[in-house]
Amino acid sequence: MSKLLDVQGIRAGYGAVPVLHGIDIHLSKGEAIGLFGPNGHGKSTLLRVISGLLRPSEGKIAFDELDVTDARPATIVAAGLVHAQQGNAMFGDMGVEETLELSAFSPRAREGWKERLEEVHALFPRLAERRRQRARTLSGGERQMLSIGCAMMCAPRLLILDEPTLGLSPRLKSELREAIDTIAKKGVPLIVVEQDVEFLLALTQRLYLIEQGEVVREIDQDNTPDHQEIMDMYFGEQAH
Ligand SMILES: Nc1ncnc2c1ncn2[C@@H]1O[C@H](COP(=O)(O)OP(=O)(O)OP(=O)(O)O)[C@@H](O)[C@H]1O
Repeated sequence: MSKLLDVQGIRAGYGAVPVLHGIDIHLSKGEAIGLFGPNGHGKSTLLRVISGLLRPSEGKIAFDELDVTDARPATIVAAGLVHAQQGNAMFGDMGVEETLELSAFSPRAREGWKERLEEVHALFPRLAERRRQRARTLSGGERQMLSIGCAMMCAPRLLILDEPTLGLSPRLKSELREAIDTIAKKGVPLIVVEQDVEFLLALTQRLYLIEQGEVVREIDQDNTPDHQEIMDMYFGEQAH
């Protein structure tokens, strides 16, 4: 299968502090992949580099054979590579529906935006119920839904989700997971960062374990770890 995303030799960091030490990952057309690993080891940094929010010091990123290594974030979104922002990064005084509509800003996303809005409302009925409510008055879980809804309004050809259920109650978590599962079943390629490896294994075809700014293991359906192996990956041998 041909590659939709090809990330090669990425090194990046903040100021003089290096975080990523030469990351290679890829994603085929129609594939969903997951990233997991300990906190603070560079997963979000890698996603920021892929979506153009942080410049790498070395390496190359190709999206559907287009070199996007130095592209601006808006250009990357317009090409269809969309990173759902955490729920607090939106215009709080705007209404829910207005925010969704505005997200379909690129010419590609503009076409068919009304149908896409219906799809988002079907995914997240709470957003339909709250269509006139100001975004800043939404609960944490509803903001997270709005954030994914906005990303869906961009007509993603690849959707990036960074810990989409972090800090949510079990009920909201399962509501969101169901919606993410529906998005995957619609055939939208995904990169998902999650701590819950079992959820990732069910949702995606392949996982990368990232530790200290490097890919240390790749997992696919043929080498699925058992529960103990997963514990070892997180905590080392002391998990025994
Ligand atoms: N804006 C920033 N400025 C400086 N350092 C940062 C910044 N953002 C992240 N870092 C540092 O970069 C390292 C990697 O952070 P990153 O958020 O990429 O990790 P992560 O694997 O996504 O962790 P988590 O699961 O906790 O979000 C950490 O040491 C973090 O403190």
